[in-house]
Amino acid sequence: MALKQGSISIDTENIFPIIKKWLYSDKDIFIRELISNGCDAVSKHKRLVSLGETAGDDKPYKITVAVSKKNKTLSFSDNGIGMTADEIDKYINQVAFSGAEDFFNKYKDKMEESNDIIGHFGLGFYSAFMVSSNVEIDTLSFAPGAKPIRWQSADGMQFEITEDGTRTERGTTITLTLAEDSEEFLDEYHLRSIIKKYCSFLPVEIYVENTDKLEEEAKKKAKEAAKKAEQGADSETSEEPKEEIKPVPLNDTNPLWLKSPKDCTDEEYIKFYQQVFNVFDEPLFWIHLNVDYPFNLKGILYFPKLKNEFELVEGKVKLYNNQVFVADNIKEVIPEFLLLLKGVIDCPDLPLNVSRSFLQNDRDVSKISKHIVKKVADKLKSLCKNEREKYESFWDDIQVFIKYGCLKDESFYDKIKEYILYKDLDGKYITLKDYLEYARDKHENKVFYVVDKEQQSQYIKLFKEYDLNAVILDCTIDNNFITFLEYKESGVRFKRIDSDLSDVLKDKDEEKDEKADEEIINFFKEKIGDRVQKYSVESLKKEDTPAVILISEESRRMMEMQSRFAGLDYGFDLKEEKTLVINDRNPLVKKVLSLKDDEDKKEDVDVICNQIVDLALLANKELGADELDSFIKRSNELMSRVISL
Ligand SMILES: Nc1ncnc2c1ncn2[C@@H]1O[C@H](COP(=O)(O)OP(=O)(O)OP(=O)(O)O)[C@@H](O)[C@H]1O
Repeated sequence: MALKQGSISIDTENIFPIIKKWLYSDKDIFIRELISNGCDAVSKHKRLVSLGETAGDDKPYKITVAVSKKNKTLSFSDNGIGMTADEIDKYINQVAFSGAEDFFNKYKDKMEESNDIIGHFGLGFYSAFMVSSNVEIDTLSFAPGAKPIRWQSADGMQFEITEDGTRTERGTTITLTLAEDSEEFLDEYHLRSIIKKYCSFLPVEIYVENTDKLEEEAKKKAKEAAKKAEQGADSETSEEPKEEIKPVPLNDTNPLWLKSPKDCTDEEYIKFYQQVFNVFDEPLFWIHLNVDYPFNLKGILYFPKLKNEFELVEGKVKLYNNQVFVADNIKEVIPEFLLLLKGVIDCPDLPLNVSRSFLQNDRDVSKISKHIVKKVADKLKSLCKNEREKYESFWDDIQVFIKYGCLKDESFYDKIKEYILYKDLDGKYITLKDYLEYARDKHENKVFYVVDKEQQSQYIKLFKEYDLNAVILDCTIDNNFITFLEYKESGVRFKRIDSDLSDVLKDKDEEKDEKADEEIINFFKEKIGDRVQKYSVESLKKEDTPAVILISEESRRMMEMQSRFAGLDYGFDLKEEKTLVINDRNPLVKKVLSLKDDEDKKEDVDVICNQIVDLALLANKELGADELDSFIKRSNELMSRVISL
């Protein structure tokens, strides 16, 4: 006989189409909801036992998800607290349904932007109706003398409670008969993968059973037993009894992030990383977050080893709420640049059943996010200070992440600027402060940098001859990072190694004969025309280099910007401003200068001057197509002349 019949109070004509639509992309969350309810029921029972309010037993707590394709059912059983008829009335008929009503009221205007809701908590038990044509609850409360109760509803609107439940042991079984459009959940493999996605770290062991297979096996066994019985007792002893395979839970009930960092070994951290992210590589290092106050936050952030700069995009930070998976990469909680890392964050305090825009404006959420940034900065600082060698060995892998972080969050830069390393020409790692200290007397506040060691090798050589140093900034992100540093570190200017070197190359002790220099410049100008925009004469230490090309930092940056944002129009024609630095110590330069009035040698002098410029340009980068053409022609001509062809 029915104890109670009734219908729920929500305006059901509206609620179903709307909730269904919202769930369309995320239908599988009902599994998470029903398993977490089982988990909660177990926790409640555990608590009552620990308070001495009820007696415990030695049966392990567990949740079993049973699937039957034959019956089109999915059932979720737990041995938690169970429910009495009154409790079902209160918690299911009123709470769960009113939960759905609340949910509906909260989100009815937002259903169009369904992705705007994260977490999806709050729909709970009711979500079962999104995939079912019938839902049954079989439950037996832990309370002494409780009767097994059965609750049933086909549509989430009309329900019936009766006292003909089938449970003989404490706990609850929720059985869903799946609707036609949701039969994909009857696939055991699919079911397991969803449970793994959401429930891999729930605190109660979860098992999956295939009822059809179990029934078949039981039938087989029964048949075999009957056969054996027929054959008599003799044959029974001849066969070894088969060892039962112990079922294994799908989840890890005690994830590493919940342990105290001091109890975790490196091996455990690495194993956890490999298991959670399904990878074989080892992370560079990790940060174990463990905060109790002013909010609760636990987690592990891993710095993965990069194979290339662009792989960064693949980072993944999984967000959990009390060990239940919520979503990947929620940038409202975890600062965007940290999403390049891999990791897990468990934050039970987060109001996850709210919209993203709410999260963005929530002060607690921004506190959490700031705290994570601080922890990351602290870790980098401690590594740099206490394990410098290790830190340097990671640097090439983590620098892009750190620089990206600085660009995204200035406060992060302020925290870690002293721990940003720069590789110098000798491959030594130094800080910007170290470099500026060294540069003080030679080229104050100017930081020379190399973007391509191969291509700029001539300049590197030149630098070394002059006992100068530069830093290697060869990542794609360095372009933006340099501009950022110039903005943050006022007065500091970055100059590429092939740019305005004239100042630093000048021999300060040497008197300059300006008139002589002007003569040399005019001579070259006449020979090579407008192939370069500026000229200067220096006495380079190394005699055998006739000339060097320098490119103005500003004009080069403008050109780069234009090519990056193709179509950017400055309203005038951009050209790299090149300076030809002529070495007046070079014998060839001296020779051509001495022949400047010799009419017979005029042609040779022309050829050599242009050859000098080409070689200087070649040492900087490739020649343009026409320039290369004339260079080859001229070189051939020179060879013919040398052997007087
Ligand atoms: N397996 C279960 N065992 C015992 N009680 C249960 C079980 N499932 C649900 N309940 C009861 O029904 C109530 C309503 O469940 P429902 O999932 O709708 O909401 P909730 O779990 O309270 O919150 P949430 O919306 O975050 O899931 C629960 O609070 C609990 O008291």
